Amino acid sequence: MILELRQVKTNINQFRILEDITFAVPEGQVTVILGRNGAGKTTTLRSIMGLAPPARGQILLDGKALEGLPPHVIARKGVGFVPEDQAVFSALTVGENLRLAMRRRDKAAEARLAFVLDVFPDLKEKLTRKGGGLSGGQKQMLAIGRALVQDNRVLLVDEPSKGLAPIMVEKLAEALRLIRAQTTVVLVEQNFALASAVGGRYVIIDDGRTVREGVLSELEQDRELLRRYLGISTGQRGRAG
Ligand SMILES: Nc1ncnc2c1ncn2[C@@H]1O[C@H](COP(=O)(O)OP(=O)(O)OP(=O)(O)O)[C@@H](O)[C@H]1O
Repeated sequence: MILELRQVKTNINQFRILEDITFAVPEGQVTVILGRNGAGKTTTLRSIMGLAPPARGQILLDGKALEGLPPHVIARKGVGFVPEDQAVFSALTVGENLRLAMRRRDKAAEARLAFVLDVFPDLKEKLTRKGGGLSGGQKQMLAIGRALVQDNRVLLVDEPSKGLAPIMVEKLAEALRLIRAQTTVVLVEQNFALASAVGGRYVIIDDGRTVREGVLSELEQDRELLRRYLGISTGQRGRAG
């Protein structure tokens, strides 16, 4: 397991947000975190990244403790975080955004940049366009692309499909299928169609606790679980909630 969370508890402003988050992430797959609004999915990613440091519990990358380290150190260890807000530099071009994300300018980094442009042809077409002029979906691609050129071992991606047109969600799914072969991905995603198109394993979070963990293809059969924790009723495979 490349990443493991054991009984993680996290408080924000005196409130206990995460009660007991425990799950393991196998290398080279997409692990999807599912759960209702407010369940604690974003806080889980922020806890891994050190942005919402856990009060108790363990977070292990390759068996070594991450908890207690500051975010920039966790980032340097190869954990990338793509938050929901599609943060890119508006005044810089797509190409500048990507190059700025490189930690080193070597052959390996150039190869990763080439990979990003293969994965996201939309970005390749718009290399000289300003970040601010991109659509929401393209900004999301650029934010993921920036994390990919950094040579991360684990990529934490928070609800990339939110607010995107179906065509962009399809493109994102295609890209994530290519990315997972190179980088382990932990994906928060309420769009079950996208989750099941790319995911290998799932973790369900409810009320700050992990309630289930397993193989995503099996989850589709478990209508009761889908209904109870994700609000998806029988036959419906669209957006949860
Ligand atoms: N800064 C904060 N202060 C107080 N409560 C917070 C803060 N941030 C998050 N929370 C609360 O923590 C809980 C979990 O939030 P979190 O964003 O992790 O949920 P989520 O599963 O990602 O939901 P969503 O899908 O709505 O983003 C929510 O009830 C939220 O209101």
